Amino acid sequence: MSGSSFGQMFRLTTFGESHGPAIGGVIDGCPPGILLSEETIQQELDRRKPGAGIASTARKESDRISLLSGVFEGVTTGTAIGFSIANEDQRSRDYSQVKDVYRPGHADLTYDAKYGQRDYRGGGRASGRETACRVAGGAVAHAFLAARGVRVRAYTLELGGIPASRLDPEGAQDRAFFSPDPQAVAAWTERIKEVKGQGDSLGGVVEIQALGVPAGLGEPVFDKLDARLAYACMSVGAVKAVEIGAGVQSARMTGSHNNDPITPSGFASNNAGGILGGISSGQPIIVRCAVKPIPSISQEQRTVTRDGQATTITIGGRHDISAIPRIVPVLKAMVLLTLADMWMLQAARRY
Ligand SMILES: Cc1cc2nc3c(=O)[nH]c(=O)nc-3n(C[C@H](O)[C@H](O)[C@H](O)COP(=O)(O)O)c2cc1C
Ligand SMILES: C=C(O[C@@H]1CC(C(=O)O)=C[C@@H](OP(=O)(O)O)[C@H]1O)C(=O)O
Repeated sequence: MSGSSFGQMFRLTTFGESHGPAIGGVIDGCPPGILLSEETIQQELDRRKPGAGIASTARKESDRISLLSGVFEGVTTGTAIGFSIANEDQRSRDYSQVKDVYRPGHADLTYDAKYGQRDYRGGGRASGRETACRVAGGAVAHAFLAARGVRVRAYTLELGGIPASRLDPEGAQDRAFFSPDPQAVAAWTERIKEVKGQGDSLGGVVEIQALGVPAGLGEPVFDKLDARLAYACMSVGAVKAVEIGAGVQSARMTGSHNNDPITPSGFASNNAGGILGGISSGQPIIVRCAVKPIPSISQEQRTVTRDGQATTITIGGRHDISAIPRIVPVLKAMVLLTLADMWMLQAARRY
């Protein structure tokens, strides 16, 4: 897979930098006859777009999608689906501060190490802005999967170490942090305000559930479904860990507690997170992602210049205080894209 593409059979390729004229992508492999409109994709994009909410960057982008190809009279044609999203509020100004000095925690140093140059306007190609394209791709995957009975939902489990105590994934569509727990949302909001005042940032944990996935998706060895989901979610900036089912906690369980008993009417628990031997079991698929705090903070930090001289940096510009909640629809999209891809692989096998 190239650095700009995701998937083998149902594939998303993205392009664009945060301060270029536009970002966009191409979705290959979507079958014909799927109901799809700009409006349905836009609904998901609106859940991610910047500019609203206490944790969000002040950069205002409408993230309006233009479908360029692959859809005719409201249905997919089976040909490449091309789309673009204009960048409208770059406010590119003097970026000399980050042109020659590396931001701790961001990709400046490593892009220079790899390419010997970088687009230093904002986050460039490494900007979370690119994730709008993933959300668009995920909305197309959703249209394909929904017609096959698959439903994916995603929500915030934790922010800045504060957990959501009441969990009702069904009700997790609340715009603020995508959580059904008003007490947690209030505590998160307070914590965000506090940390913002300190010029600092926060991370959190997002959970994604896929319901209605039939048993049998996933390849037996390298392209295991859990491996592919981890790959997909970890490819999103700021994601530092991915768990399936009981995840890290399973290392602390005995086998008798970790195994999900099998009964004639189904599994009695779901520590496996819906995947056994890399193949979906028919149970809900449970994925959790740990998201690090936003690296661009306004506190003074130690760093080096491009030529290795010690210096300090106090980062300006417009940044999120936390990638949560905007990352929630992005991770949902990555799970949808993975499932659509694995579905197509399975369909191609026709055992
Ligand atoms: C939706 C989203 C929004 C983000 N917003 C910012 C931001 O405003 N400022 C920032 O420095 N990093 C932000 N990030 C995180 C950086 O993009 C990320 O940390 C960087 O690309 C380095 O990648 P890594 O953290 O995976 O190593 C955001 C990430 C996502 C997914
Ligand atoms: C613009 C978006 O978020 C951006 C993500 C981001 C980063 O470094 O990840 C840095 C900021 O923008 P810039 O690239 O201008 O510095 C955020 O505003 C967006 O999500 O649409």
